[in-house]
Amino acid sequence: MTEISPLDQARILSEALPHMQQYDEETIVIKYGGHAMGDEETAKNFARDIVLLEQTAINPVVVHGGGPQIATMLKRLGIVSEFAAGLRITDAATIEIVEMVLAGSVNKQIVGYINEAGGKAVGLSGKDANMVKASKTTRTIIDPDSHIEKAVDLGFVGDPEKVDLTLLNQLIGYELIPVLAPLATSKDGQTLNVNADTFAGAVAGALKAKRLLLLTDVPGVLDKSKKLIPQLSVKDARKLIADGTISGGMIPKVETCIYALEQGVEGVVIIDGKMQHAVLLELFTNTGTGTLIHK
Ligand SMILES: Nc1ncnc2c1ncn2[C@@H]1O[C@H](COP(=O)(O)OP(=O)(O)O)[C@@H](O)[C@H]1O
Ligand SMILES: CC(=O)N[C@@H](CCC(=O)OP(=O)(O)O)C(=O)O
Repeated sequence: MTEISPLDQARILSEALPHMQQYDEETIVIKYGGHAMGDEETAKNFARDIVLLEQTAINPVVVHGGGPQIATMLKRLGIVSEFAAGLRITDAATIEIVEMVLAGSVNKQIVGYINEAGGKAVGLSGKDANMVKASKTTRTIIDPDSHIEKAVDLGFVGDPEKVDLTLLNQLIGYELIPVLAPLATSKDGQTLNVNADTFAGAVAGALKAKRLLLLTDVPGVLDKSKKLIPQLSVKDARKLIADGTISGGMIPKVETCIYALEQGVEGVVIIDGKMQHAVLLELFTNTGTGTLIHK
């Protein structure tokens, strides 16, 4: 690493001041994707960045994924898992593992890293205090053989319907950092697996967050020739989904951005979470690194 002189360090801090003022006392929702978690050093740097936000009077709320971590555990147990429209088809055996991995190992690891960095993280899922109520998801896909639209049963997968902020409001603004696993409860008490991007969008929308950052493993939304699109309007985003340029896990991500904008979140960005200090770069410098989605 190149050495930075003390004066340059002071300049860098000073240049961050207007950004810190812009976000003073504001809530920022950070979705930390399973692919973005990367190695231990990157994960620990992410945790330090979150604590730094809290220290500068910003209220961070972390929503995490864990798709690859769920896949590893399912494989170890010999359970086959399939996706439709970017969502995991979740049967009774799968939901047990999804909850174990998301609310257990992944959530507690992030909480541990944030607390190790001096923060006060509180690990929860959308089931706690009935924070997120969801209804079973229905999706139609184009059958690859017949090319005809067909409905798919995704099993125990939910779309958030209602976010109750009672518990989050007890934490936000009290130096406590909520770390949320994307699980919800249905009306009849069933645990539902929610895509983490969708969950983050619902929480950011309910909180009227200033920013929603979606951290993933690619630089942002890429065009057909795999070049980064720095800014994307809602209209163009919809076109790219329709023509297949945006596919798989990027679909719920972009749909989340559109939903969050409609709900009044001021700025939504998709950034590469594997980049060291991605969160600080995005919030405290003039360098926008990923894709900004706008109306
Ligand atoms: N147009 C696109 N631009 C960027 N990534 C895309 C695009 N279309 C599909 N993807 C895929 O979406 C993935 C990100 O979604 P996902 O795997 O669900 O990430 P995460 O675990 O961070 O939520 C990328 O790794 C990439 O393979
Ligand atoms: C319904 C559905 O697909 N749920 C996701 C939840 C985790 C997730 O979204 O994790 P990433 O953000 O790392 O992709 C899943 O089971 O993989």
